[in-house]
Amino acid sequence: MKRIISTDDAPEAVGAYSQATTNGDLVFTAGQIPMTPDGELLDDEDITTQTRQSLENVQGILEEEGLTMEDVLKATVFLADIDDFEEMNAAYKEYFVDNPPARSAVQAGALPKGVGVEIEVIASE
Ligand SMILES: C=C(N)C(=O)O
Repeated sequence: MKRIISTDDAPEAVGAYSQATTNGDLVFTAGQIPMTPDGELLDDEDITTQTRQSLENVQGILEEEGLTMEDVLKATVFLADIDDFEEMNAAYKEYFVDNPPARSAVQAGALPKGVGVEIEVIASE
């Protein structure tokens, strides 16, 4: 059965989607953009800052379900510009130190709100 996950520790959806969903086993987060939980968009910040905020949002959602970043099975990173890969990767590693999840990283043509990075994950206890 699908259940909607909602938390104040990540920004509200900027469109017609939920912050995350679960079937009671797997947790699927929406793509998290660099927006603070109180709605400040960090689109003008560098990719390090944008990546950290996106992952802070992921972390906030997971914590709502009693999960941690160690429970992430798969991550997908969307970059507006693949030339930002190394900078994104360095910040990303701060959040996934040991046994990182599987990951795909791709360049998207453009991202919502003009941000440089968007990150979604699938996690399970
Ligand atoms: C920001 C998003 N995750 C969206 O628009 O789907």
